[in-house]
Amino acid sequence: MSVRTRVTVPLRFADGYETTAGLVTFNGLTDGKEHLALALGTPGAVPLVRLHSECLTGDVFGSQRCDCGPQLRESVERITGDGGYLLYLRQEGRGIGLYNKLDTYALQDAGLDTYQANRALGHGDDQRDYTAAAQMLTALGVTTIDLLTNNPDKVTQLRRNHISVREVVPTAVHASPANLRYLRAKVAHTQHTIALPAVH
Ligand SMILES: Nc1nc2c(ncn2[C@@H]2O[C@H](COP(=O)(O)OP(=O)(O)OP(=O)(O)O)[C@@H](O)[C@H]2O)c(=O)[nH]1
Ligand SMILES: [Zn+2]
Repeated sequence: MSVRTRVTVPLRFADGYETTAGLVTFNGLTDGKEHLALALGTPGAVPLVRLHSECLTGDVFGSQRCDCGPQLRESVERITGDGGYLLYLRQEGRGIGLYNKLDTYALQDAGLDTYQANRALGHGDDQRDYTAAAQMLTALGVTTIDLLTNNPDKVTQLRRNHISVREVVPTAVHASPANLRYLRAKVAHTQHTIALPAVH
């Protein structure tokens, strides 16, 4: 695999924050999906990296059912400061796609948690594979990273794919009444390291 194109794009977010991103596309990624890298700031020897899984509802429309939108906004600013890459991975719905995710939302409204709802519809808890993300880093010439995440599976999978993770950096906690149940399920079922307020 290799870098296909790199173009520079000025970004402005809804709250007025501005930065500049190098948008990088790739040839030959293993899953054939159009994953995108954003090069931000001035990467040093060990860049700060975020693997952000696509969430149309949270990233674009500001859905408060999850923490994806605030995590994306936070990541862009932190990576711009440190220098590194945000990999925008086309793995909507933890790999099951948008329509299936919305089907699971309907089941969650009926009382199931996010993982129970996936299973009730015949999906795995989390179907994401980060092989393509490792390929993107390799194509960018990156072998050692600091990883911005609360998800231990991302660390495990990258290491398995020969990316050295020096430090795991947690994101901020973006809890709200609308997403608290979802965040609690992530901590309970997939060992996400999110310091949530205690249950009373
Ligand atoms: N199937 C399903 N996917 C969801 C749901 N809510 C969010 N997602 C997807 O989950 C992905 C984000 O994953 P998260 O579990 O929030 O976070 P993470 O990427 O594992 O971990 P962090 O790196 O710590 O953010 C995106 O692809 C979302 O579309 C849901 O209820 N069901
Ligand atoms: Zn989301």
